[in-house]
Amino acid sequence: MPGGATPTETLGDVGEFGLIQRIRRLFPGTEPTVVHGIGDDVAVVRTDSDHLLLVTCDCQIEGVHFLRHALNFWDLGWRAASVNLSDLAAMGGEPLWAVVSLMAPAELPVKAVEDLYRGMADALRPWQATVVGGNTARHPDRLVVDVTLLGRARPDGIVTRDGARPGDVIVVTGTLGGARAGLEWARGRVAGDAPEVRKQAMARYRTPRARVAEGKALAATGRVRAMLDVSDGLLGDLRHLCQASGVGALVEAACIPVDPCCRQTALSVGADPLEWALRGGEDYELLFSVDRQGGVGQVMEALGAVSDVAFAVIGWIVPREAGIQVVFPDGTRRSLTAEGGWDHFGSRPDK
Ligand SMILES: Nc1ncnc2c1ncn2[C@@H]1O[C@H](COP(=O)(O)OP(=O)(O)O)[C@@H](O)[C@H]1O
Ligand SMILES: Cc1ncc(C[n+]2csc(CCOP(=O)(O)OP(=O)(O)O)c2C)c(N)n1
Ligand SMILES: [Mg+2]
Repeated sequence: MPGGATPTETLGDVGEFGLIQRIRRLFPGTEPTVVHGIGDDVAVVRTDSDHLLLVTCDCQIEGVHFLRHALNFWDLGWRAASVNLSDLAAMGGEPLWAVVSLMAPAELPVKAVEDLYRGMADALRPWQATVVGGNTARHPDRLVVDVTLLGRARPDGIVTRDGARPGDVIVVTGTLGGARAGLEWARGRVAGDAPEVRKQAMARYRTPRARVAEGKALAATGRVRAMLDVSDGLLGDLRHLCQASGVGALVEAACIPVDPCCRQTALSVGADPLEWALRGGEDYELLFSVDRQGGVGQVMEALGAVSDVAFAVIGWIVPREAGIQVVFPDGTRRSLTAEGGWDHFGSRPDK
């Protein structure tokens, strides 16, 4: 292909997001039906309806996203649905239909698959969303669940990643680092006996809660300028938001809502809880920017009307030249412009 990769270039060389850029060049999304193609949490396409159609897919691969001993099949189904619900939430959409591609070894008990689909159904049901189809194939040695989720939004009810402007405040829902703590417990890397901490951390890892009602309510205010969900880690996803919007960010370390179970787990293994909260990933919280002048109070009120989830103002958007920096309580700054979050082919902060 002209202008394409050299024959020796590998996925490891370009990384996950370099690869997505290459694919995006082949599909720039200029067709009249494509409102937002490759590059955001979901694709947005136009139909004859007064709503836009939203489409997204994310998969769960044994050994990459989950360890079979660390969750049950219901959990896995819940997780596979929720990571997709979370992307739809980050766009302000309403979930409607899922199609599921299931790849499994022939030895897998049928009950396991039924439990998996029960978990998926339970995650979709509160939104009256459901599984309408899929595909099934044998996998030689592991379980893979790939979910495609369709949803809808009114044209003025979506929030993309690219609208953040200098001066906006940066807000995150819930707490961070809990899923990373759960992963450490799942891997057997945490010694000692703290059953309550273990339980909470494992729940964050196994059964994330997608912020669907929150995303829709936030988008409906018309005051949220950019939004995405935290799957790759706060810093990784903040970087995605900043790159898409052409801005930088200043984050106050003291304002990061570190999950208590992350704090306790990290300290028990001599790790830095803040590091897990910043780079852990898979918390599936919403990260968004709000015009400082344009009604932070109104946005928070809208959030409070649909949910009792906590939120934290963690910093503000600055011009692109400033990069991404974290400010510590003693005034020192760490530039994180060059540090990323989870990259399937490059850096994996959990090593
Ligand atoms: N293999 C692919 N082919 C086409 N588009 C892709 C591919 N992988 C990712 N994308 C697109 O790139 C963007 C970023 O993907 P990703 O980082 O997986 O997003 P998310 O964290 O929201 O799941 C999305 O718009 C997604 O649809
Ligand atoms: C066994 C195991 N190892 C590592 C992780 C950590 N991990 C795997 S994928 C991932 C990032 C999020 O997954 P991805 O497929 O990139 O979702 P997306 O960003 O596309 O929504 C993280 C933090 C895990 N969940 N399980
Ligand atoms: Mg993805």
